[in-house]
Amino acid sequence: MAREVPEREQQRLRLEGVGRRYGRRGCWVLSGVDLEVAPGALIRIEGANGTGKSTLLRLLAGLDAPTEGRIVGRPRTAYVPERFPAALPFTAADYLMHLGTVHGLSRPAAADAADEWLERFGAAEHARTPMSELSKGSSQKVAVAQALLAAPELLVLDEAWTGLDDPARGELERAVAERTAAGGAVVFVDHDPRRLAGRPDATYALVEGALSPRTRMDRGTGKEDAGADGPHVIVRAQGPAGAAPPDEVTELATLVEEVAGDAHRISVPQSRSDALLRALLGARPPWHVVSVEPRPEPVPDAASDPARGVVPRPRTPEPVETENS
Ligand SMILES: Nc1ncnc2c1ncn2[C@@H]1O[C@H](COP(=O)(O)OP(=O)(O)OP(=O)(O)O)[C@@H](O)[C@H]1O
Repeated sequence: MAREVPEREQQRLRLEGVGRRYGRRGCWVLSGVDLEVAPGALIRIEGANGTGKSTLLRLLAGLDAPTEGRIVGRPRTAYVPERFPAALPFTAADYLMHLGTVHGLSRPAAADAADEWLERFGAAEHARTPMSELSKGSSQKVAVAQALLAAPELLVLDEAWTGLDDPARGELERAVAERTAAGGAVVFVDHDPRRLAGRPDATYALVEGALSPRTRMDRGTGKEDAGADGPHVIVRAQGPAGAAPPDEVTELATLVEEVAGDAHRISVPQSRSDALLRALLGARPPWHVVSVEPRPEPVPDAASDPARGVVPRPRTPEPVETENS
């Protein structure tokens, strides 16, 4: 059964100014990424295709090194890759037992853990099947079992639910909840926005290599993420005739309104405004940013505070002019 992982013994993982590019002249896939993974945290990473999610997860898992910046702390880590190398010369049970010993379990403990996780994922009947003969779904069950069997302090899941049947998907969600309850951290990427909806302690979005906290409405639960009711800014922007704002912009925004002609009024939490401006200015062709100004706070209702004869108007700060305004 899963070992308890007391918080004080665990190493906290921290990425400081991390950048990664492939090849000396390659484009930067990630740049200036700062992230701290606290014990017990459940963290979701989002981003469009090719934005560097798997690259970031490989760095978190310790399987890749940053081109610049540094990674501090290394909890005991297990990883489910996006593509699991299935054609390995072992039976499922032997492979899991081998991995269990690599993760520090004794052989009997590794054998018990292998049996337990194959059972939990509904794959006990395949324990003696050579890995190369497993179906894609059963092979994925082995992929998640190998990551869970030694109760890692940090579990990194790259689309780990893909290919699992419904009961196994539910079991993996339970396993994630058990890990975080026991003080382990879990970082995951999943294409389904409903995956573990409402449960992450933090959600981050990768946009053009930068990682920023995501605080929009959760699409799965309709609940607001932590910072969505924090300070917002209003961005007025104008695009090419008839064009809708780029997808990244609508993803980052909490409200997008077409106001006149090709102009749009976009409300975005302050924490995401840099990413949104980058998305507008980096669009092809780029959007013209007309103004950026703080969203006025709602006016308190005088009726709800009868002691106040006069309702104070919120102070509206001066608009911030941008470079291309
Ligand atoms: N080993 C590699 N060598 C060269 N380029 C790579 C390598 N791995 C990833 N890339 C490139 O880095 C970019 C980001 O890839 P990555 O797989 O991290 O993105 P992703 O967000 O996980 O994509 P997806 O959602 O499609 O899985 C892509 O342009 C990809 O081609």
